[in-house]
Amino acid sequence: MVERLIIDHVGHRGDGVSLASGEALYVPYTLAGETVETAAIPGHPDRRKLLAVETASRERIAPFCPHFGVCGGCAIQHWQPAHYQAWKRNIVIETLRAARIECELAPLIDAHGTGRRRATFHARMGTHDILRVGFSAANSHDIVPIDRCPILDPGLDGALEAAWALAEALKPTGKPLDIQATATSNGLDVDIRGSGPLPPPRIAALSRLAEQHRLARLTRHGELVLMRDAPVVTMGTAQVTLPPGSFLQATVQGEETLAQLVMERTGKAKHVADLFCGVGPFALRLATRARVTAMDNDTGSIAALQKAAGTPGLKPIKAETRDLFRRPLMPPELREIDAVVFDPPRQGAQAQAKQLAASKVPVIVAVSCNVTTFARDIRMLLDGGYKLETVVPVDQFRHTPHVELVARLVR
Ligand SMILES: C[S@@+](CC[C@H](N)C(=O)[O-])C[C@H]1O[C@@H](n2cnc3c(N)ncnc32)[C@H](O)[C@@H]1O
Repeated sequence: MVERLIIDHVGHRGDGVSLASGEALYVPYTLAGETVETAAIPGHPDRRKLLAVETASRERIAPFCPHFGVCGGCAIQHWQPAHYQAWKRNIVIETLRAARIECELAPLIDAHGTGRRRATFHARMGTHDILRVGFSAANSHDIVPIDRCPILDPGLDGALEAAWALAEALKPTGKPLDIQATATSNGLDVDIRGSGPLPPPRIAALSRLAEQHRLARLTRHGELVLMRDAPVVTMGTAQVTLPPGSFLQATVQGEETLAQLVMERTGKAKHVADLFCGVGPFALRLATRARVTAMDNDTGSIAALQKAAGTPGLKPIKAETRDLFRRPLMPPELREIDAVVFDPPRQGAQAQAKQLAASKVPVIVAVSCNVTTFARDIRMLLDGGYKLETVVPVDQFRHTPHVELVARLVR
């Protein structure tokens, strides 16, 4: 049955929200003020499938990707950029307000740059034994086969073709695969997950494909299949060889923007702790003027950072593997530190924020990819006596609800 709805506003996940029935109904790819035709989705009483836009918003624009509306990768391509940006900034305002956090919020910085430098393609067998390689459909495990993705960095050119070829070679295993491709200075770095143990001839076939597609490196579950060239990325003045599967900011411009904000906000600090440091995009830049203590629980990332720390001209970087959820840095260990930067995963840094709140560190720079856990951790620091300065939102995941934040707190 077709149900006609009027959209009230766009929600925090990018879906239009209709409130007319007294409860929120979510309709993807719609905008405030639009009248739309929808259909029920079995098993999802609060969601509706968009059938047609009857009265379109004046803010609606044509999406630029042919897969938009089917592929789950982008929630918003149909909204004029200025309105989309105001919506994204407003997500931050509303979430901070709900956590009783008063602060000035800077304008959203667009950091899409030349596009995403990393993508994970999923390969699954569809009906009639037909291979599908692409991204997940919205709110579903179905795979939308993709032949191109216009939000990817040109450095990922050829990645989809390679993913299709690798998936085809592994088709006889019948296993669902995740194929992560990263653009590096020396070409594509590809890691395949999900294939399970493979006989030597099949690994040899993968190796031949890596040659044919001129991949810099091919790994399987992080284990080397073939390396033609080290997959290197430049961070400040350093060259970092990426460990397979390690964290990397989504766009080059996103990394540079976040690093620049971190540099400005740590000011003249002489000894900086970079917590949840990854392979060191902040540490390696901070070390041009400060001593750095860097920590992360990923041994591969720490080893890569230790190697890059030898770059001539950098001040000492002490990089250490440490689980900061279980063993956060304690106030006595923070005594010699002038500024702490922390950039946790989406879960946030509850245990570490609690110890920072009890410390005397004069400057804390909080970087986050999740406004909800950011608000929780900042609340703890404020309750511990820190004062929050301007919060800066950064948009490296254009067309999605994801937003990065950088904030400076002082005592
Ligand atoms: C959002 S990333 C930031 C990395 C780095 N700052 C960057 O910009 O590339 C979060 C980092 O937290 C690390 N991490 C996740 N859980 C952790 C834990 N329990 N203890 C320490 N580090 C952790 C991950 O390995 C990852 O490098």
